[in-house]
Amino acid sequence: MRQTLFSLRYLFALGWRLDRRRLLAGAGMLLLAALATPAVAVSLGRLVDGVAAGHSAAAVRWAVLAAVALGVELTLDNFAHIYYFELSEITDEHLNRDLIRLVNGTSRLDRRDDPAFADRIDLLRQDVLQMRMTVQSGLQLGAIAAQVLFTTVLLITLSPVLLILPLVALAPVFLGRRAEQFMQVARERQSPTTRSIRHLRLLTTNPASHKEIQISGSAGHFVARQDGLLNTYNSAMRRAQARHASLVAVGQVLFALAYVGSVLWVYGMARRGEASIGDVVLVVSLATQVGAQMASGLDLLGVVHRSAAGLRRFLALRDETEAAAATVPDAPAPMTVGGGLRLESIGFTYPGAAAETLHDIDLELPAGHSVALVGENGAGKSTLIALLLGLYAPTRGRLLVDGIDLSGVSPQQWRTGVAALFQDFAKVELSLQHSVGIGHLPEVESREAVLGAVGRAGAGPLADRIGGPDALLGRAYGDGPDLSGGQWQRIGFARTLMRRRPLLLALDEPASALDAMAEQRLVDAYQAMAKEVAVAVGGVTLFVTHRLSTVRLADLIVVLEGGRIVERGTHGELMTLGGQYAQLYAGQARAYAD
Ligand SMILES: Nc1ncnc2c1ncn2[C@@H]1O[C@H](COP(=O)(O)OP(=O)(O)OP(=O)(O)O)[C@@H](O)[C@H]1O
Repeated sequence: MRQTLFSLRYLFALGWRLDRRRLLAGAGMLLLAALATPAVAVSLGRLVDGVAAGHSAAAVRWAVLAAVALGVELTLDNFAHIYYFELSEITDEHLNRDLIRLVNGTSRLDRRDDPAFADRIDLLRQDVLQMRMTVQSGLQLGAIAAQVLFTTVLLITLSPVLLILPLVALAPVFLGRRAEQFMQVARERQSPTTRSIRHLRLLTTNPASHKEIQISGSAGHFVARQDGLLNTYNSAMRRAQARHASLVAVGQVLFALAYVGSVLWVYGMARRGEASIGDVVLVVSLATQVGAQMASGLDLLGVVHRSAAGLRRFLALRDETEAAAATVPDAPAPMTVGGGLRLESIGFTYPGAAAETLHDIDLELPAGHSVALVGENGAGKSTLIALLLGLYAPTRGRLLVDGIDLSGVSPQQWRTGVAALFQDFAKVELSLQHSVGIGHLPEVESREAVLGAVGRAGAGPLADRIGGPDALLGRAYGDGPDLSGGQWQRIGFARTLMRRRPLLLALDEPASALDAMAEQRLVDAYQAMAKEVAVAVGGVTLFVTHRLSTVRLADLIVVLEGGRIVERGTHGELMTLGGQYAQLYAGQARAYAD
């Protein structure tokens, strides 16, 4: 109960902060409408008494009052809805903004890779929808409480015994709350299943998957998988629903008994001459109203209770994010690399993973060097790059820049000094200007900077063809051209090149979608950039590729296997060594010669 009250207080305070005019108008109208409902019952009772006693004037007066009360109830309820609906919209926007901030609030990716964290976020997205309803439900609940209070006073005035009616009406409320807890626990337990269902829905309705699903004819397979998950979800929720319904039914049966008892009691009073026929009508009307009030109060309390659980999760995430932000190191990042980067006994385990991905990495990356990372799929190349970029913190060992341990340096600041093109680069569907420009926000509006980066990335002819920097890319915002995979990769490369002086430039499989000519241009651009940053800031450049012909010129080649470094050296040294690199290189060279 404390949590529910806290949730109401919190969300009302939020509503007050966001738009007090709408909050007050909605609450005032709802309250008046709520008091008008028992007033209708009183007027009807007195109307019947007037008719029974043959007092036409009194009967007409009460009939008019009943009509006015009914009119007030219906009209104000309707207008109040407009106010609290708009307030809910504003609250929803506010909470969603907060959620985006919280999800992206940590400085590293660790949390976002954790499946348990993904479940929490999934649940929170639904929670926000619930919380938006809380302001509205809380107002309605308040109005119902006032209504019940007014009704109770009217009943007690007739006979204190009738207090039984509102008292027993509390039974469905308390049992309903208990029942809601079952549902809440079931929902939380099922969140991995709902996440999987959502993933499947996204996968099967995403245009990128259509071709593969068509070719493989796997639509039926996905539907069957989804059905399986839905069955699991539905049967768990059905069980919880059955317990929920049984508890609620017990409460409702108790109330039905109290209802019948109250009507019989006032009927007895009327027979003894202690009450009028109008009083019987009044009690029947009030008892019916109490039933309806309790039923809607129960529903509303369910909403408020669910949102209280949601708010608890929301605030827990906020506290964690703030605590994490408070422990984020804030030492300034170096502006240049004098000596180089050094990895000392680095180990790394992904959040939620059972085993370590990188083991005992000891590596020296001298300033100004170009380094190629080579290894089979899953060897750990992208993971190593993510660590160097400060996207993850090593779980063991130290990462030093000119002797400064990066664990003490602000990751955000370090990342402003690096540039990267990821294997799964983003297809940023904005104008070409912004799609490229966001690579270096201070110059996002600069034509010169964007066109320069586009030119260096070898995407000049592409930019001309699609209509220059203002041309929209993709179809998210307009009718822009749908680019090929290689063309998107070139745009991504241009975005990377927006940063002219990175201390670390990392390209992870940057040519995977490029044709041979474009790949050669990319390698040329990379080498030019590597030389430029080496001279300007001592920047280290990293290149990951499976095409070994492009790594020959690297100053250092590092071969990874199973998360460990197995070989390192120049192309010549590794060929002389005759190890894994030499075999791979010879194998690829043979394949090309054939
Ligand atoms: N977010 C993640 N959570 C858990 N494990 C991960 C995650 N990302 C990668 N891994 C695991 O880490 C290992 C190394 O992956 P990584 O992407 O670094 O390899 P890679 O050498 O870049 O491979 P590829 O050549 O295929 O790109 C793999 O076994 C992979 O399954």
